[in-house]
Amino acid sequence: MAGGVSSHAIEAFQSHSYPNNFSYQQKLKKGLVRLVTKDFIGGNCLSRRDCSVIRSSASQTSVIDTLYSPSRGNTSERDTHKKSNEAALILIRHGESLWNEKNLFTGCVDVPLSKKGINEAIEAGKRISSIPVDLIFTSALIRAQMTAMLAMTHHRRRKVPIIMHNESEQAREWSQVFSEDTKKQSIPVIAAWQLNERMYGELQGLNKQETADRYGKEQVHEWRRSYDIPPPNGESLEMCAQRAVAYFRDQIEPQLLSGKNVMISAHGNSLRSIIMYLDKLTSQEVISLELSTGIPMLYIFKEGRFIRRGSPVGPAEAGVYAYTRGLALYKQRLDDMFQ
Ligand SMILES: O=C(O)[C@H](O)COP(=O)(O)O
Repeated sequence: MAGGVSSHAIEAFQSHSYPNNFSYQQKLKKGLVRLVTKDFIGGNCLSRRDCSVIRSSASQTSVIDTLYSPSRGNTSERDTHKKSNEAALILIRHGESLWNEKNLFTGCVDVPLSKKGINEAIEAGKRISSIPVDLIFTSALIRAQMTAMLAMTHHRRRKVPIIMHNESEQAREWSQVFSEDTKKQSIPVIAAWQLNERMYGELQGLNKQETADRYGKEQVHEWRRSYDIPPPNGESLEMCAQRAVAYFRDQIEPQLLSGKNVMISAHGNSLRSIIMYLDKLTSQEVISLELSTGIPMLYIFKEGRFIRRGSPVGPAEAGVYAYTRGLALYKQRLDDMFQ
């Protein structure tokens, strides 16, 4: 099923061509689309009643459009943090996955978090709970998405992260939100395959220790940490950077430039490639860059530059970040809002 919508539902929509500006309601009335009943969209059955109450109109925009556009809230809503034309960037490698737990090469295999990984994601949420987040980018893999959603359950602003479904016109239309207030209390989550973990080729599913025993420790370290040497039929870090850093520069950096505070939940290597870009590391320096699971890193984007503001080096340092004045003001407002 494409995008979680049954082929029947897609067929029902695609069997007619109708003017794009017709709302879903108008399409229903004109019989341009059959009622989609007992079909599942994103796992929720869209009942006949739900269909009949959908009132899409030209004036309504999807969550992503409204939430993307500058806040129309009053001054108290407008984030003090944005006035200082800096933006916070949080990077977080997903919590431990079930294959990390088994010490298997994972790459683009889509495995969930382990119990420990779930706790790491929640702990990460506590560490970033007073740092502003307006937009979340994840990879297309569940371990990164679980990490983002679990972390946000502990964010003090209590906004609701909503995964955007833009895979088709129907997905966009059927996932619209029809309340301005609700939209203001939401955070768009964009899943992008470009942020996926590097594809580990023929190592995926192999045990890391057994692989080192078979091919030698040095060879496996070279595959895992070098910049331009790929694993057998897999991606080198350089190849991973070509998609991950390109996506960061094309899709994420403009959001930071517009003052949006962003969190990226991704993977050990896709984030290593992004940090290499942010910290201007050489292909030699990046070899020693290792990221722990579930430990958030904080950058401030200001005047076109990324300044790393620290991250806890270990569980002992709970959330030790060098707050900027803007971040401190945001935290103060949270203290005032939620005594
Ligand atoms: O894909 C994997 O196996 C892990 O996410 C990262 O693996 P690595 O630490 O060997 O790069």
